[in-house]
Amino acid sequence: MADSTLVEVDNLHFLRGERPIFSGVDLAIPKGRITAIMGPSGTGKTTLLKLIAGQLTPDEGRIRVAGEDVHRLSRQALFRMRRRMGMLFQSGALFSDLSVFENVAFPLRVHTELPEQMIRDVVLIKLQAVGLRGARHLMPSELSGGMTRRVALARAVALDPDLIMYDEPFVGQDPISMGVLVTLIRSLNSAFNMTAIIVSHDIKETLSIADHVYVIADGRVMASGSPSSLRDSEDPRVSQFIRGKPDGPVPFHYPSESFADDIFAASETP
Ligand SMILES: Nc1ncnc2c1ncn2[C@@H]1O[C@H](COP(=O)(O)OP(=O)(O)OP(=O)(O)O)[C@@H](O)[C@H]1O
Repeated sequence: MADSTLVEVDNLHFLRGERPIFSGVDLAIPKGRITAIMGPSGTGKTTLLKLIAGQLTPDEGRIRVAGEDVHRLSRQALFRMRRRMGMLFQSGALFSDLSVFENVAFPLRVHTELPEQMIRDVVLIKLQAVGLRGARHLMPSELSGGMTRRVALARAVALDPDLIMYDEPFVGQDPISMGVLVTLIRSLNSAFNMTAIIVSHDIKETLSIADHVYVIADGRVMASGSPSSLRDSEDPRVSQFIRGKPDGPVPFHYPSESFADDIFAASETP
């Protein structure tokens, strides 16, 4: 594995029941850069992040983070590795009964023995970075959607992770909040020299911040390269995706029997 690679996914196979989600995926996520994982809905992007974080186990293949095989670590070593990973999941809500300050302090209190004064300093630095130092006494119910996402971002970077994984960071945001988040993700990356993986449907925003993009479809890497090389790609599957056309070589429909057969069988089965 090259020194400049933080996460290496090698021949990944993963099934959900009988259904293959990944059938031989190879990825190399470079250190200190922003890598986007894109692809049609249901293609397995969130699943991939969970595999990298060791929450799911591959059926075949290997995932290494900083040279260590994630799925061969002891529980304790995996726990230590997770401390070095920040995750911002779309569903990752704030703790509603804790203030903004305490939400960001939470991982520091759980994972470190830092004295109170130092916790305060770290929390204020992270809140300053997301522009919400002045909002530290507010409760989550007093925040807008965009502010909530920014507090979650400050919490995700509280422990200065080497790797941060964003799952759909822009979903449900208005254009201004989206712009703020795009700028923040970029600036956090350079300020704290983190490696980032972004999973997103928001093509324009994601291409504007990613250094490298992987497009995954049908269980494999369909294309990879810089945002500009993908924008210029003549591969019809890539251009279908990048231009946001709903149907094309990559089907809109989840695999199923023919619609006609299904309709005529409607009275027999659900
Ligand atoms: N817990 C689960 N049990 C069984 N199947 C699951 C489970 N979670 C996800 N799947 C299936 O795995 C596939 C990949 O899901 P995943 O959420 O990773 O896709 P995604 O690319 O992130 O989708 P989207 O872009 O729509 O969020 C989907 O077909 C989904 O139905």
